[in-house]
Amino acid sequence: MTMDLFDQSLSEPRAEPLCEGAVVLRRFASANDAGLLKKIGQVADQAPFRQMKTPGGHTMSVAMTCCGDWGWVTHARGYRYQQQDPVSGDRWPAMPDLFRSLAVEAAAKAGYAGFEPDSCLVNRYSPGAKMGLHQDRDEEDFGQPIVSVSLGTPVTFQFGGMRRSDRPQRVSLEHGDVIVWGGPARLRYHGVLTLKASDHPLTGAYRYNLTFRRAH
Ligand SMILES: O=C(O)CCC(=O)C(=O)O
Ligand SMILES: [Fe+2]
Repeated sequence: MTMDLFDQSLSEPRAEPLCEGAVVLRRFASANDAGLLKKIGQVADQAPFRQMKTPGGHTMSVAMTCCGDWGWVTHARGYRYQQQDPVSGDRWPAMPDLFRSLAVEAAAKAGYAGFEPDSCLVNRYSPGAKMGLHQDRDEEDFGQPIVSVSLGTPVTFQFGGMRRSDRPQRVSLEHGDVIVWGGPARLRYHGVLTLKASDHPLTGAYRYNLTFRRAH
């Protein structure tokens, strides 16, 4: 009996504010985890994961692919959204309904009703991969929030301030956790510390992240 209650408190969604405009929705994506991972596999069948090169010539440690109308890519002079996968020349795979509804519901839960993502970046981290502090600022309208879903092995997320030098908060993210940031928090610096080796029953050593944005 006690154990049941305890289990429920761990698996039920719970909102934890980070700052004005930003919230962690614990386990928000858990109920659909297997379906989401299956869709990630289908997206990657059409548009395989690749490690892109930054404008500075570094190969990113995170492998990426995209779905939706617009995909986020790096190129010689910077970053941009484009409708074609540069590897195949084809349009990105359509955004699965399951992805879209999760993003829309998470945004609404965080106070951003009416969010309509047109882009989903799929990040795949293997042990040793990380993402340095950065702002998401390649989108047209900073009035639209960002919805970021974690699946698989746990990681430490850094949620910083408006300046790169602002000391970031450290947030442990686990399978099913969703962060939403927008409004006054839309341009906050954020990143992910180096993924440690661990094993998840559904993803093995990998951590996946889905980042939903309105690009145009
Ligand atoms: O993997 C994450 O949790 C963050 C990803 C991110 O910030 C991005 O893709 O812009
Ligand atoms: Fe980001």
